This record gives sequence, structure tokens and C-alpha cells, in this order.
Amino acid sequence: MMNGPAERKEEASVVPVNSLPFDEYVRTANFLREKTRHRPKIAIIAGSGLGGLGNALEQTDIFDYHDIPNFPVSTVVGHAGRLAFGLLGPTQVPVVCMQGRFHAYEGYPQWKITFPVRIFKLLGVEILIVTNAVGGLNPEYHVGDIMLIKDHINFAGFAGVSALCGVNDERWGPRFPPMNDAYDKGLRALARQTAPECQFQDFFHEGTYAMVGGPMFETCAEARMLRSVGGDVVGMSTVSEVITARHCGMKVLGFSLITNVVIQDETSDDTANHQEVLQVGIHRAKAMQDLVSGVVTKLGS
Ligand SMILES: O=P(O)(O)O[C@@H]1C[C@H](O)[C@@H](CO)O1
Ligand code: HPA
Repeated sequence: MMNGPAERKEEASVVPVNSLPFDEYVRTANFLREKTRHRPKIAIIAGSGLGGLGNALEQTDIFDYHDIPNFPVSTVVGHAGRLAFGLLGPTQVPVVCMQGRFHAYEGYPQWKITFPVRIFKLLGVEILIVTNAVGGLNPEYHVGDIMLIKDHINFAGFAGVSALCGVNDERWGPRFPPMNDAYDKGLRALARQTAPECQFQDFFHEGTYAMVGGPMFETCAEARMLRSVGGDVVGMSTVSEVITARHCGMKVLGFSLITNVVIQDETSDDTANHQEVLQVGIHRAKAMQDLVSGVVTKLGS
């Protein structure tokens, strides 16, 4: 016998959820809350080579990802795999900083990549600041420049890969969250105001992050395509974290460090490599740190 609409809805609800039960998130959040004195409203995710941000914190409580219940572990060079709670900047604003993130190419499912974001939500975080290393597609961008993320293109999402796939738990957020306002206008204005104060106006841009799965860098034809559809930079992370944060009502601010210029011409003898990404990250870590710290200071005052 054919099922009516009600039965069909019930059938859908037995599709396994690609996630842990809500109570397991609560268990992880309680573990951290009991062990740190800090109650941050701002979380920072540090990208490849940018984890030094966490070392700038004072009065830190630091957790190895290995030691946090349910937390994935970092497998990529340049991602230390530590969660640092502490105070940032001259006004000592409490923040929590992920020194290393998780990527789909490491073999992690979307719910694991984004697990920490929901933990931040349970801990009371209201603003997520994401940073990442990227290849520059826009010809006006140079190695070492910083791009304020205005928008993203979620190629994985087009293919049906999303942290929000599966049965939606309304305790996190709505089934169909909007994404046209993913990167908060007010926070972006604050970042634009902060950049010249840090003397960054000459290498500061605002643009669109195109997300691909990696781990291979792009072919020239892929790079030209990404540019032609509006990508200013390309990276292999961030978007799932942002979507998850927006789903549960957090505001988001994002910065990309251009670590290499993406090769778009097959006659070039250059190649992209992760060592270069890390080296530029280390070289420009202070700039990214000053910018994030400047914005956090404004937010905390
Ligand atoms: O974690 P992010 O997005 O900063 O790392 C980028 C993308 C790849 O993981 C890696 C390539 O070098 O850097
Ligand atoms: N492509 C994708 N991700 C990246 C790149 C790149 O050129 N550089 C740093 N992360």
C-alpha cells in the first residue's frame, strides 16, 4: 500500500542523522566549561600557518584536540591541533581560538569538520572569526595580501555536500537558513576601519572566497573557471564552518591570507605547494594577528 504524506514524513525521520546526538555536543561543551575559567563570546578559527594567533593570548587554558571528548584531531602540517582559551589584545577580551581546523580532504565528514562551531555555540559564543590561507585568483591580489571575505561560492554545496544535510535538529537552527548575509555587514565595516589603523590599506582587499574540496591544487582550467564565476581567491575550508555558524545564529567575519598566486596559464613553470603556503603564513602571521586583534579589541570595548 502507498504511504500518505504523514507516513512518508515519518520515514524520512528515520534516515540516520550525519551527526552525534545533541547530548554529546552538550557533554563536550560541559567538559570544556568545567575546565576553563574563560567565557568567550568570540571564537577564532586559525587557518594553515596562522595558528600563532592562539599564542598571542594571555592567561590561557589550552586543550589538545586529542583530550577533548568527541573532538576530531588535526592531521595537516601547520595545524597544531589545540584549542586555546585566553585573553586577546590590550583590553584583554576573552576569546577561544582553534589552532588548526578540519578539512574534508582529511577524510572527515561535514559534521566533524563543523563540530567545534556548535560547541562554541553551546559555550555562549556569538561571533565566529574565520581565517584561512588561499590562492589568489584576482590579478590585483599579491602574495602576502589580506582579503576580507565578503561572500563565498560553495562548490561542495552545489554537489549536495553540506554540514546541514540530514535530519535538521531545530535546536541548532532552521531547515532552510539564508546565506545571502553570511558575512556580517557591521563586522566587515569594523574590519575595513581597522585595516588602515594597522597600516594595511595597501594590501587589503574585500572579495569572494571560492571553496573547493582539495587536497590537490587547481588545474589552470579550473582556476580560470573559478575566476570567471566571481572567485577572488580559492581555498579548501571555511565555508562549512561559516554555514554551521550562521545556521545556529552566530555572526561571522572572515579573513583570507593570499599565500600564492593561482597559476592560470599552462605555459607557466611554477607550481603551488603547501610549504609555500606555510612559509607565507608564518611570514604574515603578525599582520593577520594585528588585524584580528584590532577588530576583537573594538568588539570588546
Ligand atoms: O585551513 P586552510 O584553509 O587555511 O588551509 C589551506 C587549504 C589547505 O588546507 C592548505 C593548502 O596549502 O592550506
Ligand atoms: N588553492 C586552494 N587552496 C589553497 C591554495 C590554492 O592555491 N593556497 C592555499 N590554500
